Amino acid sequence: MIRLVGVGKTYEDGTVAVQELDLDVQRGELVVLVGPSGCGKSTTLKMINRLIEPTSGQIFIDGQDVTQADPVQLRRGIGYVIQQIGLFPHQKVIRNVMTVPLLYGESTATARERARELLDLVGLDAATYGDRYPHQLSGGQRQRVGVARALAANPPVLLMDEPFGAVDPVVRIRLQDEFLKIQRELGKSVVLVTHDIDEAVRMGDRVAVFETGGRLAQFGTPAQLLAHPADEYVEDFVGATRGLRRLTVTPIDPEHLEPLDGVSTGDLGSAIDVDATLEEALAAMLRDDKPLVGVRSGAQFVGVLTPAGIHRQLRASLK
Ligand SMILES: Nc1ncnc2c1ncn2[C@@H]1O[C@H](COP(=O)(O)OP(=O)(O)OP(=O)(O)O)[C@@H](O)[C@H]1O
Repeated sequence: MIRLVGVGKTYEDGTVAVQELDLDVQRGELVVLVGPSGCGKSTTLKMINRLIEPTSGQIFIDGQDVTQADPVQLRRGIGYVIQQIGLFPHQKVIRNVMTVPLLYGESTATARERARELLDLVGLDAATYGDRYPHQLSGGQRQRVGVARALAANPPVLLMDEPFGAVDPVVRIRLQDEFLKIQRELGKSVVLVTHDIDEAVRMGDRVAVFETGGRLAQFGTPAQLLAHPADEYVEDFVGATRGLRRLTVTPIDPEHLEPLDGVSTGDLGSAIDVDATLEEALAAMLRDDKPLVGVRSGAQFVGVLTPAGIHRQLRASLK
């Protein structure tokens, strides 16, 4: 869907922001660019919608070279969400979201209907919030309006620059979860920039770890990065607690569960779903203060997990 081939950007003052970057984003995939401040993440994002022109290389969207595309036409097919969302302060929320459909020549009634649907989609009741002005919303609510507006054109591609940056950690996780749900429903191809490795690992189908100077240090699934950091830099960046993070990204493998036979009912706390992650399994054991946790598929018990079993599953997932 999106392909960067040998893309580089050197600013006029000689700053090398991005070097020789090769990157691809499949249709419906969410790719996260992560790295320390100034490593070239935003520059990369803005080259995709041509807010910044690359100094070398090529960028293709759906096989079309973006440098050959009309920038205005190009940006209409690409939603763009930034941290300072840039809502129009003197327009009501509903009007802010309607801007895009109106731009596309929809009637006011259709645009209003579409804006209502989108606000609902991002979890804002249009009747309650539609008639407010942006300053009458919380940071998290404003962020949602930004996402609704970016989705309004129904673009196949969405670029997001620190979209959840301005909100507190609890709201941030909720927004991340909600966005992942929307993303799965709508199947957009998304490139998301963050400096937060936890956000990267939670959200990315694949994660690109950047190093200062615009070098791509590693590109892979969260599980690959955490289990096999390519070099010391990535190892350091994913952190000493990467073992814990691996629990978050490793799903339960039903093949490696232990049988339920012989387990005393006293040892069994609540059961978790077979679609859960190892982190959720361990969390259930700790919460219930039990040495194991039951795993079910629908109403059916399929086995149990113990801490040793979690360790075995983590090891098996490396293979
Ligand atoms: N217009 C410009 N002229 C010169 N240098 C620039 C310009 N814009 C950005 N840079 C430099 O390019 C490098 C990459 O910047 P970029 O904004 O892409 O980084 P980033 O990884 O998104 O950082 P942050 O997480 O802090 O936003 C930085 O060293 C920055 O100072």
